Amino acid sequence: MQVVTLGPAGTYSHRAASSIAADGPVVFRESVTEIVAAVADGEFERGVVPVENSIEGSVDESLDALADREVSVVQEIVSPIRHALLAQGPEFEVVASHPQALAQCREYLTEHYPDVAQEAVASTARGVERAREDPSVAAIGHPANANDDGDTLQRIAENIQDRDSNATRFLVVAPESERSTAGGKTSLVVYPGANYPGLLLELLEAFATRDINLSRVESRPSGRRLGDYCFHFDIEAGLYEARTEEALSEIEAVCADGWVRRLGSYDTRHVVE
Ligand SMILES: O=C(O)C(=O)C[C@]1(C(=O)O)C=C[C@@H](O)C=C1
Repeated sequence: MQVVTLGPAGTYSHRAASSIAADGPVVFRESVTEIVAAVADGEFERGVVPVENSIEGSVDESLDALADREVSVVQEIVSPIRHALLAQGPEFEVVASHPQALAQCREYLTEHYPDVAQEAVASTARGVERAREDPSVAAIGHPANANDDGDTLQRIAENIQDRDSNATRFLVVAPESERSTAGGKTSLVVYPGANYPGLLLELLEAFATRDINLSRVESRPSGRRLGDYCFHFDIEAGLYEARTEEALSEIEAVCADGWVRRLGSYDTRHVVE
């Protein structure tokens, strides 16, 4: 099975994608929007995108791509994230990494490198490429991006994330036709198309009255106008359960002028580094 994810090789997404790729190749794109689009357009059977980090929160670009394109979610992958500082030597002027990785190491960088500039790049592995090319640049990424023998890149420091519990949740996206109703969790996107006092409460009550626990709720701008939102819900129940479909029927009635997207039900896979 061909899996597409955020590249180049060596990203955390690459590691997560390898865990589901079996013997198939992992192919790279430069943004999560392109990954979701490639799966929606039938170019790939699976895509792996980061969606949430325990320190920095949502990956907004992934949430927006899931709301915009017709795909399903067939699995989630949870992985610990332990960052290393990689450079050709201990002196450098810039630290380059993905904005999520820079943010996950904010306290470390402020304490140890207050005068070093930070440069946001498309992925941690892109930052590693920069550090390989330029001795004045350091990168933040997975420690395995530096080899042990004879590599110009050195591990200047390891475990530099601001919390030991740092973990990122990735979603495995598939064509919409592969949406499953089986699994212990379900992801939904709801666009109410309305705005009145108690609207969000009505949506939440549909779950609460059926004893369905929410594991995440996020609002994202719909893009239509200021103050107009989509809501992303993750619930601890499968679409195969009667209570889930009952809750969704109630929500669909509340959202008569909007829409409700069932991204699908799935189970969790834990990947150890
Ligand atoms: O740049 C990478 O290595 C990625 O896979 C992206 C990403 C993210 O977007 O959250 C994935 C895991 C880490 O949280 C840091 C960066």
